[in-house]
Amino acid sequence: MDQRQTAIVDNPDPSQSLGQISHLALDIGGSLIKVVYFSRNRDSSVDHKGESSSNDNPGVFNGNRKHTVLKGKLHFAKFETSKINDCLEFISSKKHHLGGFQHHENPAKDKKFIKATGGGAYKFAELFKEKLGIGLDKEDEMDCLVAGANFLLKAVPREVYTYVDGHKEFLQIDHNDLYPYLLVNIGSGVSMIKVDGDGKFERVSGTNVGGGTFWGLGRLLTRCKSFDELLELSHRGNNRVIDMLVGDIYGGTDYSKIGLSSTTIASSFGKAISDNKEIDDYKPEDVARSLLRMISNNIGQISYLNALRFGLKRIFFGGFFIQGHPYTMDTISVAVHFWSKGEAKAMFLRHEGFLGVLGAFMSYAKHSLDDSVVNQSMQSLVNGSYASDTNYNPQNGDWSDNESIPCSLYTA
Ligand SMILES: Nc1ncnc2c1ncn2[C@@H]1O[C@H](COP(=O)(O)OP(=O)(O)O)[C@@H](O)[C@H]1O
Ligand SMILES: CC(C)(COP(=O)(O)O)[C@@H](O)C(=O)NCCC(=O)O
Repeated sequence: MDQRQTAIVDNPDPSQSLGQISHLALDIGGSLIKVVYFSRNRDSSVDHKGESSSNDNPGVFNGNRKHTVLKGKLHFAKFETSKINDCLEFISSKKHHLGGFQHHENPAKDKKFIKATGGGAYKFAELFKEKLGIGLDKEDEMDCLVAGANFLLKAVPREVYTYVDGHKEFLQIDHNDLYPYLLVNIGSGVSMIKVDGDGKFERVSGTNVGGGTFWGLGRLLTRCKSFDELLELSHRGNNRVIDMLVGDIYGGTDYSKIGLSSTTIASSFGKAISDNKEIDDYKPEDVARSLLRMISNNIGQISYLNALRFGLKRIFFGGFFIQGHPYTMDTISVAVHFWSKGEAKAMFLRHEGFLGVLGAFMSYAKHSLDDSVVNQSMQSLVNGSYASDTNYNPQNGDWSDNESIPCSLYTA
């Protein structure tokens, strides 16, 4: 059975075409709530008698257990954490429309629980119970980030890319040569995790100067109303208006003895010391540009230093701060390249912001109500295909907002 054939064409109004939602997971972070849910194709249930293995789904079936294959799609959504009510409404609408998140065949097993990770799984647990009557089954944030990253790296084609000189270059990851690597998740704050295998990791560092800092400071300094507006501003700005460059200090020349060119930033925002200007005298786009550069550069440098600490050559960057934004990725890539003298590589993930929630979703397989078999959702997604998904544009490797992944879940 080729999983490619299971993909359905997305409908612009998903509520009109979704089959029953059987699993939904949340990652409630400091800035954003990420949602992943599985919708089953209307006529998708296939029962299999257990066999030791099958060519199509190697390692999926074992013993004499009977498994049900649920074919469908994974859908992604995000909400601002400050607008959690929108998220509650969204979940409520799905619950209402699709009859709740029940066990697909045995409603008696339904415990009305959703897998959830991130700090908000603790902070908002009561709210979910009160407003939706749903409990949050908490999964550790770091466990989920690593599980989500490993899943994407191993199972999803065209997931990883480098960003060099304005171009994305997609990389094929060799599953046998994946570990160890450094995972840098740039959310509100930044976590740096050394990953040695499935479930084998250590959070080695972090920094409080992250995506929340960029958005928070940027909002105060530019008065812009949305994160996207701030990014758009930074796109148009010129950081040299505010940043103090080596050339500004050295009379226009390089400081070549220590490897610094005249255009290297010597001091972010340093020109503001002597310009005798107030914040309103600077263009918001220039401020946004300097800020983005300062924070991206700093994260790139700390990441490299941690990679150096543990002799890691590969650094994967995730988190919604990146947003596939060219200037952010370019700054991080250049910082890693510069500090490592070309030894280490910055790599990015297409599903950058969904690592944690994918990990939470996969934990249904680990200890789910319906005894799904560990890794089977992952295995099925290994066999999943993007080829027939209309949202995917293979020309540039981008996804539309409405992206979904064709997949199958295996439940016992
Ligand atoms: N629409 C948005 N609203 C707010 N922040 C956004 C948005 N899109 C991207 N971001 C950036 O992403 C960061 C949050 O990333 P995320 O990985 O979701 O972390 P968290 O789990 O802490 O919410 C924000 O701090 C901000 O820098
Ligand atoms: C506390 C967090 C793990 C929460 O995750 P987030 O919501 O930012 O994705 C993260 O913000 C973080 O790692 N902050 C950096 C803290 C530090 O190491 O200094």
